[in-house]
Amino acid sequence: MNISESKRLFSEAQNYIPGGVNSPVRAFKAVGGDPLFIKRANGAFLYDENDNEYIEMINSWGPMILGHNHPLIREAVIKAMESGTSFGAPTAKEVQIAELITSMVPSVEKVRMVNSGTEATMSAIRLARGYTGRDKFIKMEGHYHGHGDSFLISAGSGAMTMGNPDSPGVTKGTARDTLLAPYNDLEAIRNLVEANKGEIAALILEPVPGNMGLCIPKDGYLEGLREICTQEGIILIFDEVMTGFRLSKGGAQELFGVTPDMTTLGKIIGGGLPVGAYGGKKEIMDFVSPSGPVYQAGTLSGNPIAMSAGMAILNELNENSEIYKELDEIGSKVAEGIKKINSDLGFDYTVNQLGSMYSLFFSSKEVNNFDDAKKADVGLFGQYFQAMLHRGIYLAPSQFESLFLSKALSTDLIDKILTSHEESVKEIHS
Ligand SMILES: Cc1ncc(COP(=O)(O)O)c(C=O)c1O
Ligand SMILES: NCC(=O)CCC(=O)O
Repeated sequence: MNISESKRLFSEAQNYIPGGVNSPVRAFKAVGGDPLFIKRANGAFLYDENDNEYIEMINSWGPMILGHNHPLIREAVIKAMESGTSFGAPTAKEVQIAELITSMVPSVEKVRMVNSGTEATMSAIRLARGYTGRDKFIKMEGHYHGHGDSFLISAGSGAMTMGNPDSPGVTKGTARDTLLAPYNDLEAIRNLVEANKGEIAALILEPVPGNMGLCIPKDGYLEGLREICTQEGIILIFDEVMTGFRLSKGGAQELFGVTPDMTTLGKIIGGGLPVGAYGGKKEIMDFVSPSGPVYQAGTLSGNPIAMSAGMAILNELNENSEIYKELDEIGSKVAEGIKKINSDLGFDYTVNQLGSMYSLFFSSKEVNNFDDAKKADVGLFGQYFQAMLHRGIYLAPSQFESLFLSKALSTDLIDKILTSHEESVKEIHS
């Protein structure tokens, strides 16, 4: 495979951009080799600067659920561009998208648009603190909520991949108010709540975490969290930046039938443009400025181009109810195929899958939380990643990520993924 252009660009990039990338997860630090520089993408495929073609398994870390360069989104963006790119004043599109989001996501009665998932979670925690008058909040070990200071403690995703789950630069004072708990363990939450009675503003979690590799909530876990939070006056926040509009049109909360007080959204909501949002109960959301005292703002928030892309993708997901059935089938075919190949070859690696998200852990133990995930063999993952890449399959370059499949994956492409998987597993064990 000739990747000379990517190599040249990466070498040049390192002179001007820290580590040569604008987000750490894009570097291939944990898997070796140089990151690919992407020139274009279409449907199920990415093309690098040397015109090599790859089947997409990350899809821009989630947003491209319909596949790349989808005509509905492309046309909406082009049309919006003709009327100007930003006004810094209210628009009809913001009203339309807010109405649509509140109709799709069960917990969201009012919503504020921001520019990223990070902004959404930072704003949600500030609001929960302002609303309750309490300072502390509970975060799960290995969950990732963007790069806000108070979340970079036992953080998953790139923070973990790069070996910095507790980032320098976060003050001790900030870290003190972030209480940590293991995922999937209700007893740990009860103990934490008891030890900090009346002091906890919020409990935030990825209801189906993808940032330590994909884990699935145990039966009754989300319901249990809901009960504890209601009893203790703690605001339950589902961070659905990954799972929102992906696991169902109403996200994990709709799939599991558990309604949080607040929800944070990102990724799919912008159809590939930079958008995030936070929303929830009216009385909580009305505590945000200018209707309430908690300040949060944004020059480009609700940007008309981004809102048009968001409307295009959300309308399609809302109106075409077959999409989630198709995505579930795609996810199951890939995950079941991988499990069967592994078992035929005599390997009992763990595969966690839900809908169009999955992770293959190089561990024979069940993976239900951060400690389980850390037992996976990251060296073997790195070899597998490279073997797949050389066969034209583009995976997330870390064991501690979920993969995101798109509707553009045809049966032929799934067969190609599975054949490549079989060859790759054989190769790394030869
Ligand atoms: C669950 C979750 N929350 C928040 C974020 C932060 O979003 P962004 O990268 O858009 O800031 C991410 C991903 O990055 C995420 O997966
Ligand atoms: N799990 C990691 C992400 O989803 C975010 C990608 C990024 O930080 O660039």
